[in-house]
Amino acid sequence: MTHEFPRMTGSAFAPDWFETMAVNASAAERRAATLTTRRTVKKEFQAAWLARAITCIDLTTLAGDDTAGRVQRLCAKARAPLRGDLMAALGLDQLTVGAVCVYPTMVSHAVRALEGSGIPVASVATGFPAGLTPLPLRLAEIRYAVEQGAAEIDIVITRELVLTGKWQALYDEIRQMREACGPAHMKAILATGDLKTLTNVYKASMVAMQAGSDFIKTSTGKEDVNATLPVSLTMVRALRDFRERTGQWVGFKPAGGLKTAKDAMNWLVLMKEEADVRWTMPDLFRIGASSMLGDIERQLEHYVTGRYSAANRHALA
Ligand SMILES: O=C[C@H](O)COP(=O)(O)O
Repeated sequence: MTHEFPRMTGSAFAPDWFETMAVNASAAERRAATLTTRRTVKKEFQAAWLARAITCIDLTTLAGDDTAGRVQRLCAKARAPLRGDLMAALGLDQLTVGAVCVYPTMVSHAVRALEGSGIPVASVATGFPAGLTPLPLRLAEIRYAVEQGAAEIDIVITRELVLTGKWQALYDEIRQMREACGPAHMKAILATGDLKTLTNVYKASMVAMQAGSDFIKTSTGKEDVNATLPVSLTMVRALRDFRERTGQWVGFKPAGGLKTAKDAMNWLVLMKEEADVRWTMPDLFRIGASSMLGDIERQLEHYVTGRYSAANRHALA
């Protein structure tokens, strides 16, 4: 399927938008800590926010032992992420996840399994997760995934270009990846756990947006440190700054290690408080997660019935 919302165009390379930026790491940590302690979403609205979180999940499997069967089961869950009785009790008649995210050779299985559902298939590409295959191969991999039917491509950036401050080269590389995506939307994974400083995270975010990324994404899920709130706060500030300069709404995708309903709420609060409520909708916000849906379902069951069910009653997603 293709998206009805437009692709971002980015801007010319403009190093003056980020060169002098220095992020104060302890201030970012303090601000991130207040987001999780101040209750900004009232209890009675939490079920609605958790249902919103489901619509923002990029339901993911990125494992070496993925099979067509596993992808088909994941797609069945993507079409019906909540049990029928919970849906009815919550007054919902339709609910699906934001996308299903798989490796390129799994795209065709996911496309077939999701036919008619309107759920886009996202694929990681460009030598995920390290991104250290030659550029022509990385571009060919993007084109392959798009030909297979991926509507969204999650690319990884070359960390060395950030660590050595080669911002123009980073811009040029991401621009080429954007062209290779054709009509597919592009999410740029910064792999923030590899970037050493929040200042680098801010600069890489800005370059990725200038190069025309539709989303910026924190992590592959394979770095030692994946999505954290201070990193996300830094990226969200960059999103806001980019929007002020260009009028473009670039999306945000935290990913890696996010497993609980509490994580979902923390990130939704971050988007609402630091950005805009518009940045809590699936066209601008996704949560990349292979194992969060089960906990959200558990929490919603508790909301509806007052009890927790055993984890073995829930799908492993
Ligand atoms: O892009 C999504 C990530 O790979 C998911 O990471 P996770 O398996 O830690 O949820």
